[in-house]
Parts: sequence; structure tokens; C-alpha cells
Amino acid sequence: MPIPDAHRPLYRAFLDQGLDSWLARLPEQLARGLDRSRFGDLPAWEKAVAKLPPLPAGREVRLDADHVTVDAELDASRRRQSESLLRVLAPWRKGPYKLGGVTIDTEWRSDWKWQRVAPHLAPLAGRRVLDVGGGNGYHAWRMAGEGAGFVLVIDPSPRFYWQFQAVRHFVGDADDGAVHFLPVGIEDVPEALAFFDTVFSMGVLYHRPSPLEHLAQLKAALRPGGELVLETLVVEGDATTVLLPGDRYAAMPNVYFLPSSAALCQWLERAGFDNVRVVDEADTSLDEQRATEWMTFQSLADFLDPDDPTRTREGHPAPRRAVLVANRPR
Ligand SMILES: Nc1ncnc2c1ncn2[C@@H]1O[C@H](C[S@+](CC[C@H]([NH3+])C(=O)[O-])CC(=O)[O-])[C@@H](O)[C@H]1O
Repeated sequence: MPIPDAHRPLYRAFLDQGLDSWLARLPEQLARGLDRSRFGDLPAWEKAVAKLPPLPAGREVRLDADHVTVDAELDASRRRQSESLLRVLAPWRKGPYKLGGVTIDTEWRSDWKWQRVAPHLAPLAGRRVLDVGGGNGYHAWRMAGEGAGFVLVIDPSPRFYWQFQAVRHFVGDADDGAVHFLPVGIEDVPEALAFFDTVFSMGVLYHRPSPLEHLAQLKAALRPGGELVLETLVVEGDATTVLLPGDRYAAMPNVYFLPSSAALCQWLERAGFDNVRVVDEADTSLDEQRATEWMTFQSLADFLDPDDPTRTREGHPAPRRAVLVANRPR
């Protein structure tokens, strides 16, 4: 089967990285992840990205700023065209971005999460990175901004795949081809890969019904000595505290285990990580996750108890997040 042009950079990167066992699975994984019969809006997203106007020479790209920014001199009509095409891909949850004069004010200030995480990382320069559940790739661009050599985002959302491709259109080759997106889940990563220098799992663990299995999968993707960066919802408490909410948590139906950060340290140790440490823990503020012009549905404020913002509307503790770092033993 011929490789479509759009997928060539991904195949080339897997080849260059020597990811042969995974390379063989790409045709099936891409076909499944971008299956038009499963995702009705997919053709509209694809068309919107294809119609984005070409950028004039001399653009300036900043991957190390809070807004992932591409400054390009687009005339007013091209800027309006870009804006309406980017809106076809809404809701935009992760960001923010400034692309050719269009500011995308996303639901999340993902830059704030990055500020909590980045100071605690082994320097990313030259590293091979996997971002599990990386959304539309916002953090991946920031990783490239810190010099990562190869960043692979995996996320099963085809909307996020096309949001990523829209940002790629603006960024062009300013990341030296470091950043890639594969529309699959953690379960599609080949077993016992032992490849990545750093693996991120941010905002994913609480969505997994088997959190220890998730930790084992993350460990298997890391090379010996590699670094795991785990960010997830936690509750306050000691090493024995874990909350399993009922059918919803902050209106989300797919939330499973919320441990205390002390319990999470134990989980990581039981999963075979060493050098486990909590590097950040904080309540999620209403300024960090909110409805915007680019995400007009309900957001965190609507999911909290109107009379007591320290509780969700189901009566659980309001969202609090921890960042943990650990290593796969050598
Ligand atoms: N099986 C799966 N495997 C991998 N990813 C999955 C899977 N199922 C869902 N996802 C993806 O995990 C991401 C979780 S969001 C965190 C984004 C970013 N990391 C952030 O920290 O801002 C958290 C949130 O906002 O609830 C989504 O993009 C899903 O599509």
C-alpha cells in the first residue's frame, strides 16, 4: 500500500529512530485512528486544514513562549480565512496559541501546567520523548522548544490530530521535524519498547480503570534509567487514601482512581519505579480551566458546587493536581 504524502514525515521519523517494531503497525494504526466511518466530522476537519492559506516567507516561530506563537505577515483576508478555518476545529481545549495573528484562547491554560512541570525535568535537549494523551500537542511543541530531539504525541482523539496538523501548518519545519502525532492510545504502544528517554502521562491516569496497568505500560515504554513525568488528579490524605468517585466526577463520567500524592508514590514504587518524588501539588483554579470563545461549552466553574467551590457538584473534593517524577531503574 503506498504511503500517503501526509504520513511520510511520521514514517521517516520512525525509520530514523529505529522504531522498526512499531513502524510495521503504522498503516493499521493510522487507518483506525483516522477512520472516517467512525468520526463523522473528520472530513470537515481535514478539509479545513488543507484550506489554510500558505504562509509568506520570513515567519517567526516561538516554541518557548506561553503562547506557542507563529508570527507571519498575513493580510487581513488571509487572517480572517485562517481564523474561520481554525474555528471549524473547535472546541480548542489545550493551548494557548497565536498563529498568523489569530489568538486561540483555549479552555485550559496549558502553559501554567508546563510552568509547574518544566523546572523539574531532566533537561529535554536531544531526548526522545513520548507524550501519552498529549491532547492537540501543545506540550509537545513546548518540549521541542526545550530542544527535545524527537517528540511523539499519542492521543486517540481525531479532532486533536487535526488541531495538531493545523498548528503544524503554521510551525512548518521550525522544530526541525522533531514533533509527531499518532492518533492512538497507550494500549497501541508495542509492548516492552524500552525506548524513550522521557515519558509524560499528564491528565490521563484518572481516566484509566486500571491505573497500575497504566504505570506498567509507561514503564515498558521507557529505556532503563529513563524518566517518567506523571500528572494527575489527587486528593488530600495519607498513603492509604484513594477516592473512587461514583458515576461522575466534576461532570466527567470516565474518572476512576484519585489517590493522595503519598498513595501515588507507593503505586509508582509498587510498579517498579525508583527515585519517586512529588514535585508539585496544587488546586486547579477557575482561571486555569474556563470556557472561552474557542471552547464555548461548560467548564470547571459549572462543575463545582455553586455554594462551595471546594467541592464538585457531586460533593467530591474539587480538582487538585500533583506532578510526580520517577525513573525506570537501570
Ligand atoms: N487510551 C488512551 N491513551 C492515551 N490517551 C488517551 C486515551 N484515552 C483518552 N486519551 C486522551 O487523554 C487526554 C486527557 S486530557 C490531558 C491532555 C494533556 N496531556 C494535558 O495534560 O493537558 C485530560 C483532560 O482534560 O481530562 C485526552 O486528550 C484524551 O483524548
